[in-house]
Amino acid sequence: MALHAEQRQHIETLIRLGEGRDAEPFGYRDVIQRSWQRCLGEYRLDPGRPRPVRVLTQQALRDHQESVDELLHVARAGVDRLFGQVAQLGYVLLLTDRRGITVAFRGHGEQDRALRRAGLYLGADWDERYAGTCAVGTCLHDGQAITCHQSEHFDATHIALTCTAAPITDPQGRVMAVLDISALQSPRSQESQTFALALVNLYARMIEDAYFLHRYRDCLILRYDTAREFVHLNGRGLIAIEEDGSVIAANHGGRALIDEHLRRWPPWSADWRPGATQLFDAELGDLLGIPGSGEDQIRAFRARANDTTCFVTLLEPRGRPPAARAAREEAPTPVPALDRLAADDPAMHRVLKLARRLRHEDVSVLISGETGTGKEVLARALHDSGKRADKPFVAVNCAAIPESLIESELFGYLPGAFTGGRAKGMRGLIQQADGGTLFLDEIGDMPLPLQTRLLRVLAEREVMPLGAETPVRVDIRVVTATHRDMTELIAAGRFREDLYYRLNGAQLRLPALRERADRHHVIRCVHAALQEQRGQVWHLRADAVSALLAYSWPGNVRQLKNAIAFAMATAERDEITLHDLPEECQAGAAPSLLVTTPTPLAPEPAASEDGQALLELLQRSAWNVSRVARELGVSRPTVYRRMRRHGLVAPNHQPAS
Ligand SMILES: Nc1ncnc2c1ncn2[C@@H]1O[C@H](COP(=O)(O)OP(=O)(O)OP(=O)(O)O)[C@@H](O)[C@H]1O
Repeated sequence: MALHAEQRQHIETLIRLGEGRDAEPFGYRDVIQRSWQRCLGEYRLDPGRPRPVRVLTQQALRDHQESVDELLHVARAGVDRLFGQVAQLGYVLLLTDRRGITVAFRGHGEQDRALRRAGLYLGADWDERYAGTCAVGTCLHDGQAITCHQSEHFDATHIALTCTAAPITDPQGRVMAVLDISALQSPRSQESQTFALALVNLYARMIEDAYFLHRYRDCLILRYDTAREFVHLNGRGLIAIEEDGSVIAANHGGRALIDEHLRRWPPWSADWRPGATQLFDAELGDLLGIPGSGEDQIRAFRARANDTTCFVTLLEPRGRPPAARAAREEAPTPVPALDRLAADDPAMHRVLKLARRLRHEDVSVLISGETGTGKEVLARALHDSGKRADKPFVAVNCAAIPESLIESELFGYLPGAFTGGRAKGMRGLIQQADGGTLFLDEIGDMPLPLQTRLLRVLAEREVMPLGAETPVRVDIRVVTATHRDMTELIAAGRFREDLYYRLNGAQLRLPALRERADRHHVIRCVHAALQEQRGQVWHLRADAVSALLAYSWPGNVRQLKNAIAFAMATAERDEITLHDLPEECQAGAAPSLLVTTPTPLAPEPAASEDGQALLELLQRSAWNVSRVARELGVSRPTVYRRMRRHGLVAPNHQPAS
């Protein structure tokens, strides 16, 4: 075989390497140099004697194909689709088995002879031991995707080729095949193949997952992703499980999750493996109860390994009476008042699950959470969904009532019980809640003497109004809320421990808005509630939603509500854009080039009472219109126009009466 200059130079480089005259040939990647060293030292390949790729006989090829029959069947669609994407660019496609034998091939008929000469053909053996450094062989050796570009090939016969290969692993993580695309000609630089590498990797993963789904079609499979939108399409992780939640097998993503879990929680015994309930920090019933039809068939859980929210769907085996269905039948009946408070947040899911169980019970509930997280909203939903729903819900903010009045407000008083009281006396709030729910907000602020009296009410179910001599029986359910650390208050002697335990029959801990995975749902609810309240529709444009999702909300749902109310008050049209939001919420917004649709001009809405938020901003800035304009990101004339629309006049500009 006549060699051209480039081939001779290539051979010379390898001979120098083999003889130790050039330990590190310049410009070659480590992964390639390691393979060259194997070819020279371990396989004893002679660079001076280039040879074409070995092609198997028809019979031997058939034997290899039969051994991967199942994979070939599953991979066909992926192979055809990838070839469809790269054929126009001059690539051919090879699928090899774990020995490096080409068991499937897609090429171009008109190049048949050239391809055959280059070894790009059905039955070709691309094992590194025989063919030297090449994409398939080196990928098989390293178990990693790789591009072998032109002179990176060991054998001088192949130095015109560019080949990119990715491993396809079986559910145990062993390489079972290699997917490769190769071209006879290509640009000089190896970087020209970066996109090929990404594409081959993507299709290798897809084939691997298709094989996994086929192989475990008779098992329950959990499919998950960190993006809700991708779970059904191309969920990153697949985990086949037994009906008791133990893991049978996992794909690439699933194995990474298991490994991460084991790293974070090293087991006592070497062969212990986490089950699905440990991986997703969930109860088996919740996993098996993921809805199979209706809704969107997805539920959110928090992966214990990395504390991220995963969206999980359950694939049930065909033709077998599934355990999942039985679990689903036991699934709790919907409770709209509670269900609407959350969508896809695992912490909220847990809170609402407990609330659902407790809603008809008389057990005292303590709701904790940062200010504005919706503690009162939850208390009311608990009441509205329970057996006391048609009885009163009386809310008392212990921090808002002056200490001197709280006793009489709560316990009531008889006529003439104290000076300054009403002549007819007053039924206290505890009595007003009779039959229903008494909600004590900011319970940590209740004065100590009153804590003792409240304890007595709870113990004896009786209330003694001021000035009365006989107690009055009351039937109340007590729900309390606090944003404080109650154990600290107890330690400081500011809260009675015995009362705390009586109030804390069960605790519901609300997560902060910034921690919630279902912020989008909360934004939608708050927006809908405000529209309903105002009887007007405002469209929330995508750039505004994106900013609302990105902001950290130190004031939680209350701050979110204020921000949307502010935007409704200041928006120039019936559409809320990024620039209508309070300035602090605009900072984390996605670049505005995401929003390219021009918005049609709409007529200015009529003046309404929604100037409240603008008024507050003006007051906060001491009626400095320039500062307000800066904060809102609009011009001064715009602020004046909005002020006129809402009838707002600065105090020093009031018309003389
Ligand atoms: N799911 C929701 N949908 C609509 N609005 C909500 C929701 N949750 C809370 N809000 C609104 O957010 C505000 C704060 O809620 P809430 O008063 O229940 O919070 P909180 O935790 O009790 O606050 P604090 O600790 O200050 O007492 C209220 O205006 C409430 O209407």
